[in-house]
Amino acid sequence: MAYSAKIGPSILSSDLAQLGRECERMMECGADYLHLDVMDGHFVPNITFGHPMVECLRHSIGPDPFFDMHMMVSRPEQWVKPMAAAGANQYTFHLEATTNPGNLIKEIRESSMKVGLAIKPGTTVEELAPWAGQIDMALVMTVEPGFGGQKFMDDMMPKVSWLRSQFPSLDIEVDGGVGPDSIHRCAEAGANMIVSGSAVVSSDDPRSVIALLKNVVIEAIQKRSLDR
Ligand SMILES: O=C(CO)[C@@H](O)[C@H](O)COP(=O)(O)O
Ligand SMILES: [Fe+2]
Repeated sequence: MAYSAKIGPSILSSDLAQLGRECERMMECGADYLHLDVMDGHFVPNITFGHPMVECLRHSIGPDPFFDMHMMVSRPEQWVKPMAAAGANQYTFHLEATTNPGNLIKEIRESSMKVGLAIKPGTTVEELAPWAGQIDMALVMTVEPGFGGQKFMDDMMPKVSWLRSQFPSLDIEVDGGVGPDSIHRCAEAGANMIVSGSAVVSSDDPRSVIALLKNVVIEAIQKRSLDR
């Protein structure tokens, strides 16, 4: 069991005019990494930011925070090199956005980034499975991608449980509507990388929310290792 509990705030719901400061605030409150949502207005009906913003953020907050790029874009191949040059650590692309996942995985690795592979709610986990041995992280979306603040889709949890049973050491991330009310379901199913946007960023006490989320995942990991 090589994986550990990690909490990555999504800064989508934060004050985007203060993005650098917001990222620093999340790291000061105990975040393990930062989940940066890139939307192109084509793959999803919303637009956020691209590699120039990531480059500025990297310069502003220094080399340490791990940037997990959630690439909600129609042509993920196009942004691999620019994102690597901007200082991204992990490139998480959507299976639905490419016809050649194998080649994209290779390009991401050649650019010295970790590889994440995401699936939307309508995509089965069996479609992701052939690539699971070649990636660092699988992202199971728990909302339709495009917007923060949506309701958690509990019916995605069987996908997480199946992935955990088939790939015991894979990093499995959940994203969308995850907070104190839904974290137990995610942790029990086997997710270990937890993206939380509005529940953390909009809280009066983000440090406590991050600690709560992390403790629930740590306990589930410990329980799973005792049950083996
Ligand atoms: O990728 C997405 C949405 O498409 C997410 O990263 C959300 O931005 C997470 O925000 P909450 O649902 O936790 O508010
Ligand atoms: Fe995301």
